[in-house]
Amino acid sequence: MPTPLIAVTTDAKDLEKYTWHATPQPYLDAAISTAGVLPALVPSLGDKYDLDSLLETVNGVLVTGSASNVYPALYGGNATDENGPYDHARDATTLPLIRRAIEKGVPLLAICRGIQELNVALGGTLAMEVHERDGAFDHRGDEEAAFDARFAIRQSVKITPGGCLAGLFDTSEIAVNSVHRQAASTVAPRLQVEAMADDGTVEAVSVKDAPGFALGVQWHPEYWAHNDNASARIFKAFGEAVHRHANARISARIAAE
Ligand SMILES: N[C@@H](CCC(=O)NCCCC(=O)O)C(=O)O
Repeated sequence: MPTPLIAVTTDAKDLEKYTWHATPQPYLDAAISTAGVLPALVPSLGDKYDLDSLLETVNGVLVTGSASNVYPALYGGNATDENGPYDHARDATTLPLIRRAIEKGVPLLAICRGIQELNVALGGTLAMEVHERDGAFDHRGDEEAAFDARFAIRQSVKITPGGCLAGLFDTSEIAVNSVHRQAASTVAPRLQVEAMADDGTVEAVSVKDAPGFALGVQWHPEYWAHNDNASARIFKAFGEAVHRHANARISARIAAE
């Protein structure tokens, strides 16, 4: 069987007089080397292409992190200069893509901005500047630090017993990194909380009634997937779900012939 293809979301960025659709390399490395899948970057072009055709072609969707924030009007919030930057082209693509992937049972892994998009796509809301809440940890990465320090594993999260994450780990707590300013506020009704930080921040969710693997994490397993067991376990689980989906499709096609 050929290596299954997954869709990887992109940011729309203005650079050298063009709009580019790009994603950071650690997501691609983790997809290839740890999940064992072939990543294909999908442009943030909203309804300019047919998502259902895309989802017939790929066997998984990886929703990446980004420094930009989901546009607040999409969850009933107010945009401010301090809350940006925004990426309307990305929002117009990822939100419908997430909803359709869940409906069609295509495995979904949503990371950082991705878990926030998953929550908003299903009707949840986001809290801005979570580090400003009373008793909150500083979940932001150090902008001045080198990348390994910015993405250092430095925070513990408690895993909800009986959930999807609990099935991946034989421990109730794992250590993760943290590079975000926002987090889920009202959790969408279809989501179940899979992990929380000790300050009450929602750190992972899954889709309760999803026909396939559908997990969001607020941290960045892609960054250390090559040498941290907990990070690798998440990408391996996603990869296994993608392979199962691809095999099931092949079997269904053979049975229909
Ligand atoms: N912008 C949102 C989402 C956070 C996120 O995806 N961070 C990744 C950023 C990677 C980087 O800046 O190097 C938020 O801040 O909550």
